[in-house]
Amino acid sequence: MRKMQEQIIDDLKVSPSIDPKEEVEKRVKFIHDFMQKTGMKTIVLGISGGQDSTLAGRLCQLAVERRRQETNDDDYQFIAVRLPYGTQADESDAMEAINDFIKPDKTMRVNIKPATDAMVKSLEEAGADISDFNKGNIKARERMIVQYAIAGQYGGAVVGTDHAAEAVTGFYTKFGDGGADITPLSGLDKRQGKALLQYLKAPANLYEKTPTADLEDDKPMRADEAALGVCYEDIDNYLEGHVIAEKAATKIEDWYKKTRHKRHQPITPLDTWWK
Ligand SMILES: NC(=O)c1ccc[n+]([C@@H]2O[C@H](COP(=O)([O-])OP(=O)(O)OC[C@H]3O[C@@H](n4cnc5c(N)ncnc54)[C@H](O)[C@@H]3O)[C@@H](O)[C@H]2O)c1
Ligand SMILES: Nc1ncnc2c1ncn2[C@@H]1O[C@H](COP(=O)(O)O)[C@@H](O)[C@H]1O
Ligand SMILES: O=P(O)(O)OP(=O)(O)O
Ligand SMILES: [Mg+2]
Repeated sequence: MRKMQEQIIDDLKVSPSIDPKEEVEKRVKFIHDFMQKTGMKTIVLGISGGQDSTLAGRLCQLAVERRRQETNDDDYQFIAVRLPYGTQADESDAMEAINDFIKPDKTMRVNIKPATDAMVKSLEEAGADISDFNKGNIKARERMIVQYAIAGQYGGAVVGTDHAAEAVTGFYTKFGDGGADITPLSGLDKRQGKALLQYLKAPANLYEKTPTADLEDDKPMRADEAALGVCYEDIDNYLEGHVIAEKAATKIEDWYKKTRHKRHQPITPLDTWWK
């Protein structure tokens, strides 16, 4: 195995193989234990209609139900949040995930378009040109603001859907979808997440669909793999310790180095890792 590959696997704590049943239990227990320890009774997560939030959402709902049952306290709740930017192309997937699989205690919907557009307008009036790509990151941060507003109101926690196949490339918006209190999918790669959804009997179309951040107006539903220049099959194989093509391995390692800052707390004068 490549030396850097070994370091990355160790850093992101990826297992070369998993037992989906055990992983589901471990991660439901993690969310359950977090609520028990902190006393928090509300868990909040944006549901996009993609694989990761479908899985994390179901794990959250199962954990909340377990905690509610053992305490007889009906204040425990999972709030699924729909956060479209105007009209969302795969809205029906999001609603299928919510209604047919996650079955959350509560669903809220906040259209992030007015806030995003108002922010872009104010920035442009201040003389800052905002590219479509940069606007995409503003959308992700607006989603973070909404989830924290809901969590703040209920004294709850915000869930992030980051996992090893995103963490390795830093494929998330810093303090946007990267901003969260707990990340129950950490350490899993993309195909392992899919295996958990299969075990949980999720609708197949929700874990077979093409992963997308869907952040850009100019490139709606753009596949993550197109933006990254490397496919999840290669990323997963790399994270599970397999030999992959040199070009793909170099690409992954370049992303890893470039996005190192995202996997740390803000850099302080006492830090040296970034030098
Ligand atoms: N449709 C899409 O697929 C789409 C659209 C938009 C964004 N994205 C993805 O979302 C992610 C977010 O984009 P991003 O990474 O450009 O934006 P980001 O905001 O997440 O990170 C960039 C910010 O990080 C900080 N930063 C950069 N280098 C640093 C360093 N060396 N040390 C400390 N801080 C540093 C700076 O504040 C910079 O503005 C990317 O992976 C991107 O590809 C995807
Ligand atoms: N349209 C959306 N509605 C609700 N939540 C969303 C939406 N888009 C993204 N999210 C949340 O952000 C994460 C990250 O999404 P990526 O596709 O990985 O960029 C997603 O899991 C949702 O929690
Ligand atoms: O984070 P999600 O739920 O949008 O999943 P994906 O990354 O597969 O789009
Ligand atoms: Mg998505």
